[in-house]
Parts: sequence; structure tokens; C-alpha cells
Amino acid sequence: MVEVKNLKKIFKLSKKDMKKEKTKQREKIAVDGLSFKAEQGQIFGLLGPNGAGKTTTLRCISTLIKPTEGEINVEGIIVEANPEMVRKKICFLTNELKLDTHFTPAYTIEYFGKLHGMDTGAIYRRKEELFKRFGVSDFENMAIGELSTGMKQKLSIAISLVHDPKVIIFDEPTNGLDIITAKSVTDYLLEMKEVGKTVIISTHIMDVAEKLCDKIAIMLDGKLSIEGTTEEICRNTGQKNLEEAFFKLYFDQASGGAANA
Ligand SMILES: Nc1ncnc2c1ncn2[C@@H]1O[C@H](COP(=O)(O)OP(=O)(O)OP(=O)(O)O)[C@@H](O)[C@H]1O
Repeated sequence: MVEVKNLKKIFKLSKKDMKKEKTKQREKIAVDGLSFKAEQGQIFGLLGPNGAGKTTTLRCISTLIKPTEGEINVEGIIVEANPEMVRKKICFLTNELKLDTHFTPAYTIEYFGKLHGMDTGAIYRRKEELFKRFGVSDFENMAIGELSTGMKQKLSIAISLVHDPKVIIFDEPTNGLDIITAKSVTDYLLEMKEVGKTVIISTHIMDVAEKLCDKIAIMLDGKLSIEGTTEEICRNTGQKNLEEAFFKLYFDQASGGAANA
């Protein structure tokens, strides 16, 4: 279970950031009073356009950055009070994971397994299972520097899961993957929810959200716009599918009108 209460994250902007954001403001409110609860045995999706605050939210849950305000509870542990305990329970897959190019996939997963305090036998079994599952076995003894972007992505997925975490947090899980690997990832996430894990993903792809998620929170400009199942979101916005509901909420917000969902 992951519960986020009134999460707010304000970034101080450097001159370079201000230029990039085309703003005169010295601060950026990336997440603004966000609350939601992702239950065990459920895939919860944060859906939103670029810059909506999805990655920032996931980074706060994953203990990588500190919230400015609010409280996050992961499996009964308050993130701010006990980040080390939370790290044992979660995995966070992001394309920011930097892997040492000189090492092989086999060595790297062993290294991460040891960091999680696993014994050699457990690491080996997990490596065999995950490498087979995500198609890493064929290149497990090559140098990471020689791998393609997709191969590195598959390896990152396997590494992030080595310690069999209770809470799986994937930022844009299918980004950059071919359709076969994308399917193996989504199938895996569906299996994980069946065995009672809590899965949280971020995506801007409607199809991924609709097919995969039990519950969806649509984020716009750092705020929660609406939360519910696809059916609930469609019903509450009076639209016939998630994409149309999303556009209604987006344009209502852009025009300053209340989404009223
Ligand atoms: N470290 C940072 N310093 C300053 N601003 C930041 C920082 N990280 C994120 N932001 C800003 O916060 C806002 C939300 O960014 P975030 O990456 O959370 O959005 P997102 O919904 O994940 O978008 P995307 O789909 O593009 O990944 C953006 O305007 C971004 O530029």
C-alpha cells in the first residue's frame, strides 16, 4: 500500500532552469497538494502530459527527493521518518538509472543483489528467472557499453526487481521498448498485482493506462484532476473513453474552467 497525502514539491530554479521554463519565477511548484492511495494487488497509474509532476511524485515516494510538504506512507512506514526501511520494500525503475558500461549484466545484477543484502544463491536464482523473463540471458556476459538502449532498458528492469520488492514503481515502464518486450513488462506487472504487490506506474500513453491500470489519477499542472477506474472517469466527465475524458479535463483546465469531475 502506498498513501500520498497533500504532497507538495517546490523546486528552486537556477537561472538556467528559469530560461528553460521560460519563467521569471524563482520557484516551480511541480506537485501541488496531491493525495491518492494505491492498494495492494492493484496497478495504480499516474497519467498526465509532460511536466505534470508524475516523475517528481514517484521520486518523492521512492525517497530520492524530499517533499516540501505532505506525508507519504509505504506499507505502514512513513517515508520521511524512515527512508532506509522504505527502500527495502520498493523498487523504482526510471530511465535515469546509470549503469557502469565496463561491467556485464551478470556482474551488475549480482552487485545490486548484494547491496540489498541477498545471498549468492538467491541472487543467482533471481538472475536466472528475471534474465530469462526479460530476454537478458543472451547478452548477460557482454559489456554494458556494447548494449543497445532497449537491451539496457531490459537489464534495468531486471536489476530493479532483483530483491523481489513489495511495491513496484515504474516510471514510463514501456518507453523505448519494442512491442515484444513492452508486452513482457506489462504481463509481468499484471502477474505482480495478482500475487498481491502494489504497482504504481506513470504514463502519458492512454492505451497503457486503460489496459493496465485498476485505478488512474490524472495529473495536470502538479494537481490531481480526477481519480478513479476508467469507467468512473468516463462517467464523471461524460465521455466515452479515457482519451476523450483526458482531453476534456485538459482543455477545461487550460481554459480556466472547473473540470467539475
Ligand atoms: N530538479 C528539478 N529542478 C527544477 N524543476 C524541476 C526539477 N524536476 C522537475 N522539475 C519541473 O517540475 C515539473 C514537473 O516535472 P516532472 O518530471 O515531475 O513531470 P512529468 O509529469 O514526469 O513529465 P514527463 O512526462 O515529461 O516526464 C516540470 O515543469 C519540470 O521542469
